Amino acid sequence: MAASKSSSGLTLTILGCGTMGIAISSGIMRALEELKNSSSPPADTPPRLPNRIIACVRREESGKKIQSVLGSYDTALEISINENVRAVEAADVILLGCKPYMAQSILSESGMRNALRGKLLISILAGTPVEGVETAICGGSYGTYPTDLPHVVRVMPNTAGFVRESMTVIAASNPPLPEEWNKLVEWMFGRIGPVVTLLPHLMDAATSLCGSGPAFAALFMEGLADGGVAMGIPRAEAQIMAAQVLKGTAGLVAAGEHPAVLREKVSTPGGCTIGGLLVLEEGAVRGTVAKAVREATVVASKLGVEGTKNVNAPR
Ligand SMILES: NC(=O)C1=CN([C@@H]2O[C@H](COP(=O)(O)OP(=O)(O)OC[C@H]3O[C@@H](n4cnc5c(N)ncnc54)[C@H](OP(=O)(O)O)[C@@H]3O)[C@@H](O)[C@H]2O)C=CC1
Ligand SMILES: O=C(O)[C@@H]1CCC=N1
Repeated sequence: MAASKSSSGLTLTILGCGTMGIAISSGIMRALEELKNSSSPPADTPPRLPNRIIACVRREESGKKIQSVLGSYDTALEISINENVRAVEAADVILLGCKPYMAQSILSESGMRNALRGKLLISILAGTPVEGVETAICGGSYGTYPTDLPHVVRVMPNTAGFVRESMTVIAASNPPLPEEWNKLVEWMFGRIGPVVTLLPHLMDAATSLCGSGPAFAALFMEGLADGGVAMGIPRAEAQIMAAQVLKGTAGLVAAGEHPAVLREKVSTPGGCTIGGLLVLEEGAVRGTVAKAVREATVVASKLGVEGTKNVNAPR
């Protein structure tokens, strides 16, 4: 792997390029291709964009997977196997995309603190506030954290970034990020779906609602499809139908329809929808989903870099 810096565009190093790193990279790479083919770039396009991605992993097979998914894009792609410090040295911007419990050992690798100095570090770690990342870089001595270390920003995207349908929450930075970095973060995540900014204390709730949300929605989708299969619809068609029903409903709500109004519009008096809804209410689906979001928020808050065990143990 080359350790030199690119002269014009930015080098984005992904420290831990698994499910999320691949999803985010693919969205960005596709957006860069669109930009290249467009005559007038949108006004919010930052002056410097990534033109090289370095994907860091531990295992050769993970590198091969990245190459197979991302290798066909125009953006320069390098796979870095167990060479994290060199990959960060070559970077302008770093996306911390490992599991939260891995971050401590990666960020405290010899030479890492120096390699990160002055750069932008975007953390997508669940359960880990900015201060936790800073402490991991400084080996625990947060009190002496020098101002020339990286600018750390916390972001929570989701796996639908792969199809550019993520919902991303950016934690408001205090003090604010330098404008150049702020624009870049909004641009990067804006390429993979809508972005909102929230106060840092809401990031565990954002992790549950947005980060875990696709898994919750997938469970509901399976239920829809199973019901159809139970009544004779072939599995493949039932799955396509369930996915499109959720997508269409999401489109209506995103366009401004209130979910309760939508529900009432579909429920013909004396019709079949109200019959089905009564069964769902009997099963306390709405309260159960809300409680699942609440539970995942509490669990997310325990997933910090120090790697707390048994976070899902009964309380
Ligand atoms: N999964 C999701 O839907 C979401 C996850 N998140 C957050 O995103 C982060 C990533 O999650 P996810 O993508 O699912 O995780 P993955 O397990 O898919 O990816 C983790 C990556 O880290 C790599 N890695 C592990 N150890 C090292 C190391 N020492 N040096 C370099 N690379 C290393 C792994 O490589 P290898 O395979 O070679 O071990 C792997 O590619 C987590 O912090 C999670 O909290 C946030 C929102 C949604
Ligand atoms: O389940 C998890 O811990 C991660 C964080 C959000 C989605 N997946």
